[in-house]
Amino acid sequence: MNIEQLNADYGIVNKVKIVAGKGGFPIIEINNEYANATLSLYGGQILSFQPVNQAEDIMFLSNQAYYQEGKAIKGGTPICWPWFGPDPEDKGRASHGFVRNRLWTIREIVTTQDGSTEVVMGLLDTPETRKIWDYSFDMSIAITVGNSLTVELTTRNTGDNSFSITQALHTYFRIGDINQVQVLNLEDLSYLDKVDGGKNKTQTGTVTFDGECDRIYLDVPSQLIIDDSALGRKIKITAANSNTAIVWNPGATISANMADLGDLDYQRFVCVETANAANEVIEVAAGSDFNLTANYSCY
Ligand SMILES: O=P(O)(O)OC[C@H]1O[C@H](O)[C@H](O)[C@@H](O)[C@@H]1O
Repeated sequence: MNIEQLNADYGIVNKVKIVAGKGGFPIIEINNEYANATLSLYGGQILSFQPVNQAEDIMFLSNQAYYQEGKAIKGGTPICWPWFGPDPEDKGRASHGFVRNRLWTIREIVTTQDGSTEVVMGLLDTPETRKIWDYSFDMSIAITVGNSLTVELTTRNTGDNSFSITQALHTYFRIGDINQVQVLNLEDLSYLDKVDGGKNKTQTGTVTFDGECDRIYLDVPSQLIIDDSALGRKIKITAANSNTAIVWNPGATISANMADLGDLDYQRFVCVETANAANEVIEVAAGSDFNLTANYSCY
């Protein structure tokens, strides 16, 4: 992709610039009156979002992240699609699907009436994706950078047969200290504990962290809150068309063993993922759309 051409087509003076980022991947840099954000065409992925009144980014991005074809960028909001987690058909295909490691295209960048910036990126099936998953699709992600960040992931089935998907906005939220973080609004809900063989359990009290946590919460409310007392802020996640939420923190051992995470990174992020996962499988009929939406705000 030609960076100069992308700027000529989509740049907005003093607000939106496209630059060559790490690994040569095109990055959209947004600086408006509300926030600063960076988005990657590789993965169609948000990498950072910092409202102007926040001292720290809302997103966590690993310093050791890969910027390499075929690998996912660790941090921000990777998109898990058309499946969340391991290959549902056990065919040895990559975990979390294949769109987080493909180059998306820019479809539109505009300034909205209130001065927010809206970016739409898209991805179509190719002969290569058809070999992995034999359906035709048109994915788009609309990201609105304002006071808050809105993400709308749309799956359009452009083929003649219906298909089913699971998916997640696998967001890494920056926090001050994992030992002082609580996730609110999941109290008394059922979850599948992936650290304990997928057992179905019931949440007692707020979610706190003490070692590895990898859970799929079921029938979740539309609003979840990350209460981060070390940074003295709360992040509010408001979802639409999602009944499952994944809460993931690798803990010390996995963090140290993951090549694209620093040894102590587990202390500085928590993933709270807006998803359709586990038994929440979404059927997308031929010619129809499904919209998964999340809004992130901080107070
Ligand atoms: O390292 P990745 O493939 O990006 O996956 C990171 C994590 O994603 C999700 O939250 C899963 O529930 C975890 O089991 C997984 O370890």
